[in-house]
Amino acid sequence: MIRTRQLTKRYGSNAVLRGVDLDAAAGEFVVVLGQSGAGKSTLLRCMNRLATADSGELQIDGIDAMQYGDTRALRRKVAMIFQHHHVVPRLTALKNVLTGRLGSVSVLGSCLHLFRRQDIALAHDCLARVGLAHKAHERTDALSGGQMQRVGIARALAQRPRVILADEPVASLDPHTARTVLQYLREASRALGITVVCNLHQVDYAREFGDRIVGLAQGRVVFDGRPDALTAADIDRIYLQPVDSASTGRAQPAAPVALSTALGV
Ligand SMILES: Nc1ncnc2c1ncn2[C@@H]1O[C@H](COP(=O)(O)OP(=O)(O)OP(=O)(O)O)[C@@H](O)[C@H]1O
Repeated sequence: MIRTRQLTKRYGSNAVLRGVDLDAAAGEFVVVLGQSGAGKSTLLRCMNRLATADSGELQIDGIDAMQYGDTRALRRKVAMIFQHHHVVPRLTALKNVLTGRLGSVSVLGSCLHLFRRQDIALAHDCLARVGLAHKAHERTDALSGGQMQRVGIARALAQRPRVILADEPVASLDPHTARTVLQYLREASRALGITVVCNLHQVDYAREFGDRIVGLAQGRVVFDGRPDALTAADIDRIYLQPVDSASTGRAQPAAPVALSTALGV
């Protein structure tokens, strides 16, 4: 469903992705772990062509995304979820979810916010999948942070994507709420066969929710395997590589204590 081979991306002299190989199957929930600056967001941005990789292979649901000129069609297959729930506060949860259908309605229809009956039914279904059927007609600014993020997931699902790219979707949520959000996302991905690539900082969430974990350090894959195969040494390899000042322009000293020890993992 997603296949990258030797994907590279530079920003000036900063080599951000240095030959990334990643595979994600239909319905698989792949967590990308890595320290700040490892290139996680850049990888997702290359996958939906918000950024253009410099070289390598990038296949998304059978499309050669490196060669693909029509990003609109690609983005219909690929939905994004961001750290800060990009919902429109004054709209109801239902209307926010319906904006996920804007790509499939006519320009006039989208201007007038005219949606087909089947789109409205789909939006209700997506809200039900994230446990928010009862909030459909509430304004999103009356919802909690976790509920807003679930509206964001429902909106992504309403796009009927083949792939969801989630960039630190629970970074601003408390642990209980974060787990609830990840649970809904994983259940939807399994039920609907959607490939999810999810950037996370938290090793324990990665272990709990990932079908697979990909560890990224300085733009290279340093771990790729099942959560139960992730060892303390792997965690140190992911988090303790000193950031190469020649490639990033900023030096970062190695932490004095092994991160796996500090985290107790
Ligand atoms: N548009 C851009 N222009 C120039 N440099 C960029 C751009 N986007 C990212 N970078 C650089 O690429 C590197 C990787 O950034 P990226 O956001 O992909 O890391 P990350 O692993 O997602 O980090 P974080 O966990 O902090 O979000 C950083 O050095 C960053 O400064």
